Amino acid sequence: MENDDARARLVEAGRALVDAIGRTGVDDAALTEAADRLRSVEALLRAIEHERVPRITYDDAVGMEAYSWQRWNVVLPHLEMRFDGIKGSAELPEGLNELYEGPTGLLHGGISVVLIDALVTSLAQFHGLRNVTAGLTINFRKPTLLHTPLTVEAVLEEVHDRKVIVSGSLVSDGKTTVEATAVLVRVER
Ligand SMILES: CCCCCCCCCCCCCC(=O)SCCNC(=O)CCNC(=O)[C@H](O)C(C)(C)COP(=O)(O)OP(=O)(O)OC[C@H]1O[C@@H](n2cnc3c(N)ncnc32)[C@H](O)[C@@H]1OP(=O)(O)O
Repeated sequence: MENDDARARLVEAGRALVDAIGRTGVDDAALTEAADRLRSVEALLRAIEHERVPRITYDDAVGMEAYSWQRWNVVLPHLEMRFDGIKGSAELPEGLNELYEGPTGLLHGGISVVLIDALVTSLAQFHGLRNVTAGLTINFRKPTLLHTPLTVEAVLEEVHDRKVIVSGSLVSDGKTTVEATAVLVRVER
């Protein structure tokens, strides 16, 4: 990675921009001007491109007690995961905003599931179990509010020959709002 601080500043600005684009109420002239300016920023960035959004691959993350998921991807929430034995967790201290809204004022359930899936699969990977998600059972127990601190939690429950069972949950302001059980299947590559 070239320079983490500089890239982190860019990604933070990008996340703020995506939020501003979603909410803006400026007039058409300003929208057009903004679009033109963004095209020139895009050209600046595309001068040198990676084939993929840089990330620590799951394979590289095996055994790492902290894993930074989607740090450089402005589209998905960034999760700082921590692993401790059979448990994994990640905190989003400010929660998520309206970009991820489903029902009015509430987090979209699919986003909750993405967060849980990311953590459960990474926990298995932390244990060296290279896997894909084969099945996910989800229960949405309570509404998950926007702008409310979130914790994602996972526990490695069972390890079979090819199948790994990991439970996951989303905790919003101290209340469990989503519970999940994942069936992960070990793959060679
Ligand atoms: C804004 C809106 C956003 C919305 C977003 C919504 C988010 C949603 C988030 C989504 C998150 C997405 C996350 C992602 O993107 S991960 C990527 C998505 N997942 C995949 O692409 C996986 C595709 N499937 C496969 O590659 C194969 O089917 C696999 C590898 C899974 C099995 O390969 P294979 O056919 O060779 O396996 P096998 O038959 O020998 O079986 C091996 C063992 O596994 C057990 N087994 C197998 N399958 C299942 C199953 N389904 N439920 C329960 N158990 C199952 C089976 O019983 C056996 O167990 P055992 O008999 O040994 O005990």
